[in-house]
Amino acid sequence: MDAVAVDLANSLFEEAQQTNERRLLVLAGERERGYETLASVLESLPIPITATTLVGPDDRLRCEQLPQSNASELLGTTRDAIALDAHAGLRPNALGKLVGAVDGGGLLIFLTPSLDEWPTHRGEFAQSLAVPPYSLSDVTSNFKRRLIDTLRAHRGIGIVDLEAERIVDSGLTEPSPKLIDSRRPDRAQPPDGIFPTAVYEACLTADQSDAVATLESIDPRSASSVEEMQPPESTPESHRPSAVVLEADRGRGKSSAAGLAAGAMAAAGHSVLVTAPRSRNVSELFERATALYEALPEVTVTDETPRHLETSTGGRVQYLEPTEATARLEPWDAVIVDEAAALPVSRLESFLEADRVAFATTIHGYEGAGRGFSVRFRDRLADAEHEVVERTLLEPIRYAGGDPIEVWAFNALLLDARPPVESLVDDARPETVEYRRIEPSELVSNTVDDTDGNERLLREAFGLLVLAHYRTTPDDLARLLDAPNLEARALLTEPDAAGSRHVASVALLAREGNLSAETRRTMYEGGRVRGNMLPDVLTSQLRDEAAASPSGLRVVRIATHHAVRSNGLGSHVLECIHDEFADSLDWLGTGFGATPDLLSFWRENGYRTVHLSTTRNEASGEHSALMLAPTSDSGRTLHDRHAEWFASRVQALCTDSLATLEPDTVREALRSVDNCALTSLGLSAHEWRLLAAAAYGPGLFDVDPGPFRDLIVHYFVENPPNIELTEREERLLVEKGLQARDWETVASRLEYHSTGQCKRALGDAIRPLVDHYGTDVAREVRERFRDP
Ligand SMILES: CC(=O)SCCNC(=O)CCNC(=O)[C@H](O)C(C)(C)COP(=O)(O)OP(=O)(O)OC[C@H]1O[C@@H](n2cnc3c(N)ncnc32)[C@H](O)[C@@H]1OP(=O)(O)O
Ligand SMILES: Nc1ncnc2c1ncn2[C@@H]1O[C@H](COP(=O)(O)OP(=O)(O)OP(=O)(O)O)[C@@H](O)[C@H]1O
Repeated sequence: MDAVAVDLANSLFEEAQQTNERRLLVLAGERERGYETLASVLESLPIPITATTLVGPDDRLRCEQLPQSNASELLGTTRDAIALDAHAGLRPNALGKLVGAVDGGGLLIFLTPSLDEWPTHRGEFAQSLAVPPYSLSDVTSNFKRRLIDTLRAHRGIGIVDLEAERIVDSGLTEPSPKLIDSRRPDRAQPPDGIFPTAVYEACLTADQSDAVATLESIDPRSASSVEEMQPPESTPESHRPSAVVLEADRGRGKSSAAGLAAGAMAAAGHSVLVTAPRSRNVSELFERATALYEALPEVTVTDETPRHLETSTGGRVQYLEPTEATARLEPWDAVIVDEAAALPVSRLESFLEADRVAFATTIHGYEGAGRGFSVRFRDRLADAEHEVVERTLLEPIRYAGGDPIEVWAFNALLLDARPPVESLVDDARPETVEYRRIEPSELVSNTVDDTDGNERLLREAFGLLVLAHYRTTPDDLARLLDAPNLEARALLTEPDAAGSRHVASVALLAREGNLSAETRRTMYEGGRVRGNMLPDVLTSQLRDEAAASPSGLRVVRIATHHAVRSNGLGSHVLECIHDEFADSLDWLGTGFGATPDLLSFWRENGYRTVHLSTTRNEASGEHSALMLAPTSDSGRTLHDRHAEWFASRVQALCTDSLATLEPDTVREALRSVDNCALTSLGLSAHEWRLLAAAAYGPGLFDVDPGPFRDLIVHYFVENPPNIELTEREERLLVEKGLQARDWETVASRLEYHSTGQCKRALGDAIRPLVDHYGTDVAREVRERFRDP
């Protein structure tokens, strides 16, 4: 048998070489047999063992080995062959990461159980989907079944059945001979460019030279030349810091473009800081920078260690890992962040301290994360002072365009899933759409010809989620298809001319709670229980052992097509969800990175704040808000006690872990607390005297902020209609009153001329509150100081 598999591997490899594409060989059958065949295959192929990686649990071959959990190591690297051992389980994210790292002319080899049996094999990933109260037997295999269908259906994928000792599919595409390196581009060197011509000559595609040209804007010479040209009183525009965003699918040469630019800047004597999640991610970047000096005889490399080089012109390129890089941003002339989407938004944001910074990021690919990059970090970039220039690299370099393995991976992992085009949904309104459960087993029932359109619905729904949410990954696709606690609902348009409906809104739902006393105890005592995000936080952090008893439904994600937002569809889907589940569950809930707009969206839909997380979420960079909408008595009891606890602890949080939370988010979060949390204000006569004196007389906030805080929290939670404060006044109440920022900071942020004016403004803002809530004592003080 080995001989047959070896022959096939060699034919696939030859085809890969001829076309500069990749090929995939599946060795399906018993694991030991698979490894034996794999060893023979690798032995026979003219691929150096140093360019081969085995991704699997054991270090069994002589080549580099990584467990699936460390597949991120492969991001940004290029390998001639990668073998994946999927016998003990398959992590969809790992698959996404490793596929993109195989070079054109290279081979991927999968070791799998026999394809007919594979769906019944339950690995680590399947186990992670069995969240209480569900068990492993509730986890379905839709993702794997779909994956197998795609392996069978796509071009360029050879399948060997090791047990039946036969080739199921050769995967050979028999391509017509074509020019492999047709990529010598019409390179675009800008006429007034700063980088030497050699830099542009080193580019392999027009997209890449465009990207390099764009990177000139973070070269210090670019800034100084602009400054020199401007008269001294020139507009601040000319001094604006600059940021470049390079986006591409895997293997389009963005890291290499960054490397060429870094090399060019170092050749001119500048210092360039390079960072990426892992040092290995920047190997191509350094290779390109070093190679450049061969074409620049006037510059030599005087010192070179891994991830560091110095030039005879006094320039240097240095890698630092992200934490160290943000701590040492000062001395560098330019900063380059590679694999940016794999870093948390908060970390990316810190790089905006640098005046000249480039972010290179993958759009699709390993995690669908580049989309998320657009979702959150783009907003931050837009708010930053930097002049932002963006470039997208389309043309592949690592392998030829149309590579069948890229086509397969995009399909199998839905890396290219997109929402429907605008024109297909722009008539969708709450009155015209149909609320529909999206049934995973139906979605994968007809993946190849998709005559029933189910695959299209899956793509549209997933595409909407990817576009709308930070970090929607291939793992999420597998969860959507197989996790027993997850369900999806969508609003579909009326049928179009071809009779197809399209997804206008989608919601991903997780069943939570309803946990046994034993599981609840485990949670309460600090044990790890999967899933159940809301009950878990309420139990383990907020110390409520009964919290996981009622059963609920968390809206994990919701998204409306951008073409039809603000038409009531998001609210409509929530209403339909309520109608469908209210009678059978105790609560509906949600948790998300809190922003004022989102808090108000959920509040409008009947959800109420019960918690704000004390730390910022790694991915979104926001504090998470947890909200509940009770649907039964026990849900109401759960909600009410947590609302009350939140209202009573929020003051302490605001001077502590929420001290830097955006004031508008604090306002909206408090406004979204249910009035049931209001207890009597209970201020003493002395405290009312103090408050009224600060509002109407010579009293001072600084003397005793406590009663001010009580009053302010009460005001926001109750939100009485007859008090009309301006936004600026409310921000002042939050920033000074609750978050205890110093007067100078508050005055400057809210643009008061002086701290004195800011202090008087706080007194003024307190007045209507004293008038509304104050007791007789407060009124007496007011009368005493009121202007005649
Ligand atoms: C658990 C979670 O998933 S939280 C994350 C929610 N999802 C996202 O942020 C993805 C991107 N955003 C979206 O897809 C949509 O804006 C949604 C889902 C938030 C709202 O869907 P829509 O169909 O627009 O909702 P709907 O029309 O019923 O209500 C819109 C109201 O929500 C509020 N709103 C909240 N967030 C937004 C936003 N990002 N853009 C616009 N309106 C927003 C506004 O008050 C808006 O009212 P307005 O149009 O009068 O200003
Ligand atoms: N100008 C170039 N000269 C020589 N080789 C290049 C050049 N540009 C890209 N390559 C090669 O093409 C492959 C892909 O390039 P690179 O790693 O820069 O792409 P990428 O878009 O950053 O990929 P990934 O998304 O996987 O990080 C690498 O093997 C790289 O060495």
